Amino acid sequence: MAARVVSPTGRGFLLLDAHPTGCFRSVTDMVARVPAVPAGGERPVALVIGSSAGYGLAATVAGLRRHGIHGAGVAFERPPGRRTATAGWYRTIATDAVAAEAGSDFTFVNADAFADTTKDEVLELLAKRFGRVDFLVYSVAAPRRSDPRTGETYQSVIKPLGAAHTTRTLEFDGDGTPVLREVTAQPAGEAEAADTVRVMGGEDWSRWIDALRERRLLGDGFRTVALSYIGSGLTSAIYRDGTIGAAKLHLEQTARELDERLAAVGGRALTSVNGAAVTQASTAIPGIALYVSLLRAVLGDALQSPVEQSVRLWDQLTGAAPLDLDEQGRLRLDRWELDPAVQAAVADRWRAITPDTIAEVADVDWFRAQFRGLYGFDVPGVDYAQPVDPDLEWPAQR
Ligand SMILES: NC(=O)c1ccc[n+]([C@@H]2O[C@H](COP(=O)([O-])OP(=O)(O)OC[C@H]3O[C@@H](n4cnc5c(N)ncnc54)[C@H](O)[C@@H]3O)[C@@H](O)[C@H]2O)c1
Repeated sequence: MAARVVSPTGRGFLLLDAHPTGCFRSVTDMVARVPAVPAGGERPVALVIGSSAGYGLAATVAGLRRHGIHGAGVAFERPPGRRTATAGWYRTIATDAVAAEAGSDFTFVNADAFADTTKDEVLELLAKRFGRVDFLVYSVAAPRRSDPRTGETYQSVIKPLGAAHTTRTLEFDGDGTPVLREVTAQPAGEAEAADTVRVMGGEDWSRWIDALRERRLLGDGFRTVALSYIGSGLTSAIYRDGTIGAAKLHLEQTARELDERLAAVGGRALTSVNGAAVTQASTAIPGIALYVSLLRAVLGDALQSPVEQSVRLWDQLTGAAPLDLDEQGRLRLDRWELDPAVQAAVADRWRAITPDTIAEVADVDWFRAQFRGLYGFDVPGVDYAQPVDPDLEWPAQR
């Protein structure tokens, strides 16, 4: 494919193409927010599942830059074809450059994390290179999962449980004007709820840990975290008390089971409850765009980005800082979001907002730039009039 001008087209929060230069730039911008590597020490070996976007990308970048991690990242991205590649493809190319600069032996694998063949491939690679794994960060957000052992495919849905739920939500018109709408989500059926737990619950995370143990790859003091979210009462009907919330409860139950099993190697398994962030996964949730825009209006720069939270995550995982656990044993990186004063201010705005005041009461410009930034658009410093070659290769194994 020849170089061409790449523009944002698509519907709602889904764009069809990604801008390579913008995606590269968004990764370099993240690097700039990670305090430099503390000197010395043996480099930890880490496996990040979901390394190309959102919290998994942030954990990979923070781990590389701050702790010089060796290891591997797994993501599932579409290569360039008639359309550009997905944004995560280009961000992975940029993250590979971050690894090279950090002197890290870090490989990126583009494959379905749910497949046993992927587990074989990735763990063989880690066994050959390092003979152990010290950390596993599980940060997958997927619309479906095929279970290789049964051949069944499960779809995840974002729905309330028990009763329909109507929420206000933020959308953008074709010309970028913010619009306040109401949407009603019907409750999930039992099968839909159970399938969502199959996709977003802890089963696959647990299989990765089993696969590591079977291959004797669990390093002494091995630690694993799977990402979770609690969020506000304003979104609980659709999130925490809905189908995804049920999957998160399963993830937390899985963490407790894994934690017991890992005690034999002095290991730990935890969920890490992170704050709200604009990601491809979160923009699919009704009401979240409005909620996050209000949260940003209340907090400004005190809204902690995924990479800032990931720096704190690594400091706690490596023992550089004490674990900040709640009474249910969950690692909490979201206290800034759930601070009662912050939540009260967001709730006031949520109640007061009208179609006429949306642009003043919520930080809609920030939100729009964030969501377009997920595809490499609206990234400051990028000249979008310049043609760019989207036909780039996935990083080769070093
Ligand atoms: N976004 C938020 O507000 C938020 C807040 C707290 C916790 N979390 C949690 O963080 C985790 C990641 O969510 P996100 O918002 O960063 O998502 P995201 O959409 O930004 O990223 C998802 C990642 O998963 C990878 N992936 C998807 N399907 C895959 C598959 N089959 N095999 C391998 N990789 C696959 C993608 O390539 C990508 O790297 C989820 O558990 C989510 O619940 C998100």
